[in-house]
Amino acid sequence: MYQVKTFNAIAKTGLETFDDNFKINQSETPDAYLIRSVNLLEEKFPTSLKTIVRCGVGFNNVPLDRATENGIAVFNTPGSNANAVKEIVISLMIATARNLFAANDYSNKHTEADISQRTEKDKTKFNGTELAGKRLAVIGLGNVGARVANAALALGMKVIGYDPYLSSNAAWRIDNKVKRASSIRRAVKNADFVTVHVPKNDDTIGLISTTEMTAMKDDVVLFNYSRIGIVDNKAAVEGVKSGKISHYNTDFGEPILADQPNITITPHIGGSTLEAESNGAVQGANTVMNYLESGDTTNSVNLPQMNLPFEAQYRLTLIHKNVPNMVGQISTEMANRGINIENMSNAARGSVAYTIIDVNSIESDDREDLLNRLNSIKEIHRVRVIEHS
Ligand SMILES: NC(=O)C1=CN([C@@H]2O[C@H](COP(=O)(O)OP(=O)(O)OC[C@H]3O[C@@H](n4cnc5c(N)ncnc54)[C@H](O)[C@@H]3O)[C@@H](O)[C@H]2O)C=CC1
Ligand SMILES: O=C(O)C(=O)COP(=O)(O)O
Repeated sequence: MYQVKTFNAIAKTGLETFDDNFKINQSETPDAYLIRSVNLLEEKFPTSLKTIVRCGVGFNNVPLDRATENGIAVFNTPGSNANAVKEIVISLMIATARNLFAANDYSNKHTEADISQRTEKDKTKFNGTELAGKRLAVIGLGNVGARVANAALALGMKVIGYDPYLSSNAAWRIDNKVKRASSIRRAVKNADFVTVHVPKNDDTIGLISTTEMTAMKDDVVLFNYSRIGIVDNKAAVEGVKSGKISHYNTDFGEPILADQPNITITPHIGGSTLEAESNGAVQGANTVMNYLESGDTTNSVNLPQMNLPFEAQYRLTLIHKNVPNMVGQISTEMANRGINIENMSNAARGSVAYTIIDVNSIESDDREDLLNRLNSIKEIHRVRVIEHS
């Protein structure tokens, strides 16, 4: 039986997805972590741990290189919460354009019985604008960005996008009326609204800072529903104070942003809907089961993605360095023990490689001996033998 350890609230629908071969507990020797935003950057991983599955998208809370060196496959659940983020961003675009938060504050402050005369006079302070006809720049056109771009078009906006790494599959999801910008500066130049939907990594920290804000037109409305640090908050506060930015909406608070006019902060709830949490948890549970029971690495964020039909009796999976002669060494060790390979596949992703070998018979003595030998090869991070159920 496999042990699955959780750290955050994982939707019941996901926990119920596991079959009897999996036990959810706080075991000291888990086979899998099923997580959301828990920070694992300093976590010491138990040797039993074979996979970390992030229910959700951003995996900047997982030390990928260390996980790989420990032979741990890391996954996310792409797209599971994209609609939720789209809806919160669109709702805040409308709320900002119509001054809804300020209007609500006003109405809560003035609660005298005969309010109608006062509101009829004061309501002009909350005059808004409409989204139709306005320009939106979307930086990052993956699962969230594409949905935001398409929804904005449907609301009558003009949309321009910037994403130099867009996959061809992702490009199919984007309405062809979304214009393509060749740089962030060009994307944001004439935009009334700018929203950023990229992963947090070394290249995207400070992606939107003073230089990019200077390129924006006055009165722009800026969004960061990606991660803290992708928009430089210090620059954003200055932008709001100077009037360059008419409103800054973010899902990631920090002291510098608190209690400031024209800054709206939500507590990282972009993906917090029943539907998104359920999607992520169910997808996450299936990912844990698939990986542990078949070695399938679809949606892995640190290993090459491989999905081979498991038709033999046993499967060896090996996570190893991407260096010459690994496959040669592995198959030689198998041949030395008279083990016949039925099927074999190998793929690399940067400095790491993954090999799957299917065999129909393997004596238990040979199996022990083979595992010991393969585990002693320093370039191999982890070897597993999975028996077909
Ligand atoms: N606030 C919240 O609760 C949530 C936040 N997120 C954040 O939003 C991010 C995006 O989510 P998804 O769209 O689902 O991810 P995704 O992986 O589907 O799309 C990310 C897109 O960003 C693009 N990209 C990467 N680097 C870029 C750069 N330097 N410039 C322009 N584009 C770049 C990629 O090519 C890709 O198309 C996540 O990584 C996560 O950090 C995601 C879900 C919920
Ligand atoms: O999926 C993401 O990247 C998110 O930011 C959602 O985080 P959460 O699962 O709500 O802790």
